[in-house]
Amino acid sequence: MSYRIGFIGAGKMVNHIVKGLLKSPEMKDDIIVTGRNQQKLDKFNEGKGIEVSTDYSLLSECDIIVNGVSSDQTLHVFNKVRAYTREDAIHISIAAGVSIDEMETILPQHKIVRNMPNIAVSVQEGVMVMAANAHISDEDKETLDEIFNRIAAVAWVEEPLMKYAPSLTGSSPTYTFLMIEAMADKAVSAGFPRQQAYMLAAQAVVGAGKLVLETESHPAVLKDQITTSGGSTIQGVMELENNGFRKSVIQAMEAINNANKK
Ligand SMILES: NC(=O)C1=CN([C@@H]2O[C@H](COP(=O)(O)OP(=O)(O)OC[C@H]3O[C@@H](n4cnc5c(N)ncnc54)[C@H](O)[C@@H]3O)[C@@H](O)[C@H]2O)C=CC1
Ligand SMILES: O=C(O)[C@@H]1CCC=N1
Repeated sequence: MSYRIGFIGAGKMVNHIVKGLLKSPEMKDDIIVTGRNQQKLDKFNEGKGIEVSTDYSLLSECDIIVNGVSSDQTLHVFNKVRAYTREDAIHISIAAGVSIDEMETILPQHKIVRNMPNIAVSVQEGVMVMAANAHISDEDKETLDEIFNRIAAVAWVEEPLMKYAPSLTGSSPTYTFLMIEAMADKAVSAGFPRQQAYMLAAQAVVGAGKLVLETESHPAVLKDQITTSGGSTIQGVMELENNGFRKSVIQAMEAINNANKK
C-alpha cells in the first residue's frame, strides 16, 4: 500500500530523509515537500524530480505530515498548516527539544509521532528513535515501520526518553566524523593519500559498527580481539584512557542532553 507523505521545510534533515526514501523509486510519486520559498524548494528538488510547493493546502492529500522546520518554529508551523491537514493524518515532528505535550496543545485529538533521525538515513543506514501519542495505533506504527525501515533502524520508546535521543542518534554522527577526520589527518601525516585515508578510516568505523550489530558481542570483547598482548594497539588504548576518551564522549552527550530542554 502506498501513503502520501508531505514534508514541511526544505532543510538539511528533510533533504537526507527524502534522499533516502527516493532510493525506493516507487516512492517518488508519494512525496511532496512544502515550504515558504519556491526558489529554495526548486534548488532542494534538483536531481530529485518530486513535487515541491509553497501551497500548504496540498498537505490535505497527505496521510503522513513530517514537520522538518527548525525546532523553534515547529509549533508555529503545526499551527499554520493544521487547517490544511486531514483529521486522521499522522503528524510527525523531527524537532529536537519539542515535546508531544506541546504538540498536542496545537493538535489535540490528532495522531502525533516524535521522531529523532540521523543524517545516515540518506544512505539507508540511519537510525530513528520514535515516540507516539495515545492516538497512534499499532497499525499506524506498522505503517511507519514499513516506510522508515527502508532508510533506518527504527526504535520505539516512551516519550520521556526522547530528550536523550539526539545525543545517541541525531547528533552522534558528528563524534564519528571528528574521529574519522583525526584518523585521516594522522594517516596523511604518515604519507597516506588524503582520499585513501578517509576511505580507510570510514570503512574501519563501518566495520566496527557492523561487528557490534552482527556478533551482538559486548564492545569490550571485540576490543580484546584486537589488543594483542604486548602489542601496539593496547598502547593506543592506554593513551585514549589517559586522555579521557570515553569520559569525553559521555560529557559531550551530557552537554547535548542539557541543551535539549525537553
Ligand atoms: N540536521 C540534523 O542532523 C538533524 C536535525 N533534526 C531536526 O530537524 C529540524 C531541522 O534541522 P536542520 O534540517 O538541521 O535545519 P535547517 O536549517 O537545514 O532546516 C530548517 C528548515 O526549516 C525552514 N523553516 C524555518 N522556519 C520555517 C517556517 N516558519 N515555515 C517554513 N519553513 C521554515 C528553513 O527555511 C529551513 O529550510 C530541527 O528541528 C532539528 O532539531 C533532527 C535530527 C537530526
Ligand atoms: O543540532 C541539533 O540541534 C539537531 C538535532 C540533532 C541534530 N541536529
